[in-house]
Amino acid sequence: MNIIETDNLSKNYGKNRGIIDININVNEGEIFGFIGPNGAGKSTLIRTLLNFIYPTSGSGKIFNKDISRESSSIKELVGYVPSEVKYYSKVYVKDIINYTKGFRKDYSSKEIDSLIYDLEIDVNKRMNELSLGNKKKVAILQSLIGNPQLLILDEPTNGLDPLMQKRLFDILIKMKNEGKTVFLSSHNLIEVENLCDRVAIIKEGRIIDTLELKSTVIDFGRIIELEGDIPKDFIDRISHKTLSIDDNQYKFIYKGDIDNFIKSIASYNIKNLSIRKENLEDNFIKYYEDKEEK
Ligand SMILES: Nc1ncnc2c1ncn2[C@@H]1O[C@H](COP(=O)(O)OP(=O)(O)OP(=O)(O)O)[C@@H](O)[C@H]1O
Repeated sequence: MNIIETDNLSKNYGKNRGIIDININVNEGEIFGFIGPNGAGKSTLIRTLLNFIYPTSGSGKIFNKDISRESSSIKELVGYVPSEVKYYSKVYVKDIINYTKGFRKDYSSKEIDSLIYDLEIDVNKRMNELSLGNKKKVAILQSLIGNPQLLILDEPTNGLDPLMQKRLFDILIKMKNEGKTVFLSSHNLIEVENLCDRVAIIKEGRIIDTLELKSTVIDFGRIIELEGDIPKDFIDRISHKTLSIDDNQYKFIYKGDIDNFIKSIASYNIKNLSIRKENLEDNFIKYYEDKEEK
């Protein structure tokens, strides 16, 4: 079942483009990541999905409900964390929690207490006494109150320390295991790769690629850096793609059997060798580098 689906969803801000003809399907029970350069349109898509701004054209559905006409009933089912967390500065954290409980029907005080503990939130502080990351943690807690079936998170780890990032990932994985759905935007390609089932990349308002990260079909290969007295034609023969050559230093992508590779270099005089798996960043960084659309 599609939890989120859009049909040529577009939003422009006068002459500024926001998002153009976005078609996505987010399946029930998956963690779907959304990445792209600054200004690409990630927050615009999220804000349009949640009816904070109206689409210029096209349409979208969440839980099969129209994002514009049925937004209030959608919001009852969705937890949301904005990229920039803003609260009235004098308000206490515990009051925000109580306020949220007031409009979330199905919450468990025990679960809220356990989230407060895991996220190390001090409920007796006022919002203006909290750091950026601690404010973000309050927003994350708020989004989880009432056990929503869908979480929409705009750069949720921005500002969180590594331990809190891990705690958040554990929470998201637990939600996924319970059959819930997570849609998140991020600038951290490593976090997306580790966490998400699928990822879409948006650039200059359009989705330009979608990748199944948990699929066994994708073969990222290995990045090999090799230094030694090795003929270039040997590298040309075994490499899938040469990335750089500098004197006797070679950097290339290798896609074959690693045991064969190790044996094939054994007769050369090797000074240095590093082998690592190619990752999402290796594959997607090109989309960040080419600023102009061809
Ligand atoms: N209120 C607005 N008025 C006019 N233009 C806007 C407005 N909000 C966003 N835009 C434009 O829409 C485009 C997409 O912005 P958006 O904030 O969605 O990008 P983003 O992918 O979330 O960026 P970032 O990674 O920097 O948060 C940008 O070109 C931006 O200048």
